[in-house]
Amino acid sequence: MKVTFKDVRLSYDGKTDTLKQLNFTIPDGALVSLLGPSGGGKTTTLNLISGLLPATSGQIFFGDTDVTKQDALQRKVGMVFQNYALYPHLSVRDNIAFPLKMQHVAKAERYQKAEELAKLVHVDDQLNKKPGELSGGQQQRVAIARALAKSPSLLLLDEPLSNLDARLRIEMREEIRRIQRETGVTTIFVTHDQDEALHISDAIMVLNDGRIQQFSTPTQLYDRPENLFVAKFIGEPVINTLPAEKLAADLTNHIDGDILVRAETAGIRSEAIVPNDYGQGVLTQIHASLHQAQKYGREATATLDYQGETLLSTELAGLPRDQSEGDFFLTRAGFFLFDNRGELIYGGDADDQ
Ligand SMILES: Nc1ncnc2c1ncn2[C@@H]1O[C@H](COP(=O)(O)OP(=O)(O)OP(=O)(O)O)[C@@H](O)[C@H]1O
Repeated sequence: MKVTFKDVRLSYDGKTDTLKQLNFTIPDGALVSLLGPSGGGKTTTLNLISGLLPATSGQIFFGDTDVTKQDALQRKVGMVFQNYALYPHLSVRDNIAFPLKMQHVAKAERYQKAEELAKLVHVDDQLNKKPGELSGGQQQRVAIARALAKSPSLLLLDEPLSNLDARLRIEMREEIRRIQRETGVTTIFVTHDQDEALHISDAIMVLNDGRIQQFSTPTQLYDRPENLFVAKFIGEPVINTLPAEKLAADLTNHIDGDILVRAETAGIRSEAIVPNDYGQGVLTQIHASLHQAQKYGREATATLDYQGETLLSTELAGLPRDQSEGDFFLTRAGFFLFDNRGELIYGGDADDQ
């Protein structure tokens, strides 16, 4: 089901806006993550979609239907929370079938549906057990099956993996992706873990301070961050940032003057600082001193001192340690300029330049 927000605003106290004029469309059949720092508005947005929270103003559409005034039941969404909220005294079979029981679906039919869903989420060998006898991952599978029992318009997941250990989180995020593909149900997933969002989503909505910072594919978020917040929020190691004026001399012959005068901050991804000009994709050359090299497992990082700024690179492994001075190169990919409002004005889109 396609979901559209038109100028949706939410105020909890009637004075300040927690969410400010949200406008977006989530395409039918997509898996979309809501990603952002704590307090950014992810859960509030999810609760507006589900109907648990009424919008202060604006309109919400499911497909072409205006559901702004409908409650959660009328919107027929399936929800999964981080604490699973399974009924401890009911078997797995009865937990999955529970929403159908509430709808007075006949026992044989609801058990048949429960068994089908248990197969889909791979707990069909656990049907007679109680939730307390299952692992965290299995409980989360049951919670997903239960949310799917009513053939919901949308599947909404609020930090569903945060109670699981690191290995299980990775396994379960792949499972959510698989289940979503197999059912085709439009799925909206809240997380503060960018790795999780980047791995499973068709699109990611980055929310901060009640505003959509960017809503695009994972690749675009990384390769073309629309503002400085997204550039800094997405990517590990964190992007290097420095005042653009420090680079002015090294950029003048390579970037239009009218862009350079507006540029306030430069963002340079750690893989965009390379030791050689292989001819392809190099933007400019910089003179810097290499003053440290570190190796953590497979990751090798080096830091450069450039105009009093420390720049981290992941591409300088193998160079002699503490090579005092040298020339290094910045690639076009992974180099960005932002204006004084933090908006992207250069980089990420080779066609524009
Ligand atoms: N019921 C409420 N009443 C008043 N303010 C609230 C309520 N729920 C959330 N808020 C505030 O709204 C803002 C957004 O909260 P929200 O829970 O949507 O953020 P979030 O991105 O989901 O954060 P987290 O990752 O910590 O869950 C926060 O400043 C929060 O304090």
